[in-house]
Amino acid sequence: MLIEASTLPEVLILTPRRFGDARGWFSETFSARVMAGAGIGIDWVQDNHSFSAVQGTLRGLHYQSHPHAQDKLVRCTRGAILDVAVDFRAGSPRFGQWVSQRLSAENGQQLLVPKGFLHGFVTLSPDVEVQYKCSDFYAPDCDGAVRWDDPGIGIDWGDLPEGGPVLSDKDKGAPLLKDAPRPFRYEGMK
Ligand SMILES: Cc1cn([C@H]2C[C@H](O)[C@@H](COP(=O)(O)OP(=O)(O)O[C@H]3O[C@H](C)C(=O)[C@H](O)[C@H]3O)O2)c(=O)[nH]c1=O
Repeated sequence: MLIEASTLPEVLILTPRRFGDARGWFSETFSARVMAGAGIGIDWVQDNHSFSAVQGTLRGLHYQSHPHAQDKLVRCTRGAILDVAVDFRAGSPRFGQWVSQRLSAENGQQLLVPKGFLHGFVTLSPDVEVQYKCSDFYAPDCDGAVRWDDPGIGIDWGDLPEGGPVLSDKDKGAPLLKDAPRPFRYEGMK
């Protein structure tokens, strides 16, 4: 497993090793031993799996606030996505800055999105499946969102459908970053 920091140092890019042979390949996609060895002391308690039929489906930008804030370990197991994390910690020197990473069934890469960061993705193919681990349980009362197309963040989502991405009503009505609550504070580099 190769573990690298992204341009947002707390957001990590993980690339599991694939053992190829005449049949195909094998890969350990998660190992608590590898995570502990890398100093990543997160207890994962919930696995999520979403399916998005249409290319250009955008889910995000989401977070869960305390006491149910979630770290997420995201991978794409069918098709491809552009996965995005945004620093949402008040007082962070990188507040509002974003990073994107192409995750696909083909590249097998994963993105670790810590608590305090907004998470979202747009699908780059039809029939996309995304699977991700969370470090706390779903808590709808703590669920929050920020506008995916907030010019104050300026995420480059790549080529979107002419009529705009496929969005949930929740995401259509999300606030701009400047109007959103500040549930997280920067506590220095982890
Ligand atoms: C997130 C979640 C949802 N649900 C139920 C609630 C709704 O009835 C249905 C769809 O939920 P939602 O529209 O919030 O799903 P997404 O738009 O994919 O939201 C997720 O997408 C972004 C990318 C994230 O990072 C979060 O994990 C999460 O916010 O699943 C559950 O039962 N458990 C859960 O953990």
